Amino acid sequence: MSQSKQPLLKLENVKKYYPIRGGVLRRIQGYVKAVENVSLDVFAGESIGIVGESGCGKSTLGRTILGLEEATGGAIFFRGEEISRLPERQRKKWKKEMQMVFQDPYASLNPRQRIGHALEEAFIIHTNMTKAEREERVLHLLQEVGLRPEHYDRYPHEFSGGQRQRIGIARAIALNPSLVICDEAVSALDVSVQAQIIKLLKDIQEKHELTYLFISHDLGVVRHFCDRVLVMYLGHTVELAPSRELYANPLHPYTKALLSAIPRPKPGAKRERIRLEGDLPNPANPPKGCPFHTRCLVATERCKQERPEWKEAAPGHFVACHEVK
Ligand SMILES: Nc1ncnc2c1ncn2[C@@H]1O[C@H](COP(=O)(O)OP(=O)(O)OP(=O)(O)O)[C@@H](O)[C@H]1O
Repeated sequence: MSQSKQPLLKLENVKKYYPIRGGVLRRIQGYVKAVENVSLDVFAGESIGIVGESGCGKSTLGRTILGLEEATGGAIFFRGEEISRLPERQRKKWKKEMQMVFQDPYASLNPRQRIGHALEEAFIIHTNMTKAEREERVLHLLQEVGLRPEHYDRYPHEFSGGQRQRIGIARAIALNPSLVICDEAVSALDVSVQAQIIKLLKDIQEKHELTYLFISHDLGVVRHFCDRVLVMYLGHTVELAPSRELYANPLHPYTKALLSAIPRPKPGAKRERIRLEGDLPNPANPPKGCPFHTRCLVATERCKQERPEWKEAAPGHFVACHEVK
């Protein structure tokens, strides 16, 4: 992974606001600022973890990258071409390149459709393959994700949670994408099944030279899976660093609090738990200054007034905090 090359995906000050409507006329009364000025370069072959509490904008960011939501501001580039303002017809060529694995693949499967047929759909829509060719590809996909040929004729309810996630992964990789966004893809699974799915994602990444954005609220999982980690708070990016560096030397008070909550692998190992007081502020009415200042233990007067800039505190380690010098 060389970072001197052009990024596969580039986000430049990406914003996503959802209008809040009210009154009889359903007029816009404000906006939920779900994603606020996110900038990020994603390089081919890397896995970037996107972490933060529920509601911080992780899923919205993923959906905006995929074009499932229209960005309110900023720009998204894929292989150097701006895709955030393309008309639907021109976006189509990029759609195959970017796929998503969801937390609950069952929700997107038709309960009355055999899995083989569900997996064939992508080939029917996007290729001119014959029925026999499609079946062969699906059988190959099933094998790639650790399922068996006899699973072709089974229905979604006949699979376990882990197997369904294998189907979700098969669907995502069917058209040979280059970027896969995993949105809480292993969060609903038992720990042992999680480990199997993570191993599968890694094997597939190596084989298909995939790039992952791995959205998760579980920093323990992200640590072992991702090369770099982006921490989000209230729609903002607050820290970005190589995983090892972030876990060994977190700089932002919010990252420190998140990491302090991960259970320690060794029972004797000590780490003081930093409790985050108060609730996540309302993203429709975010605090002035640093978005984290209302819950930050080291906030100063300046933090209440001035938004901290995004700075490189150490090579490859970025943070937005006035208190990090
Ligand atoms: N379609 C929508 N309309 C209005 N507000 C939305 C919509 N989707 C998300 N939001 C709001 O945007 C903010 C960010 O939500 P998002 O789901 O992206 O967060 P998240 O970090 O992925 O959380 P979770 O892990 O719970 O999904 C939240 O305040 C949420 O309520």
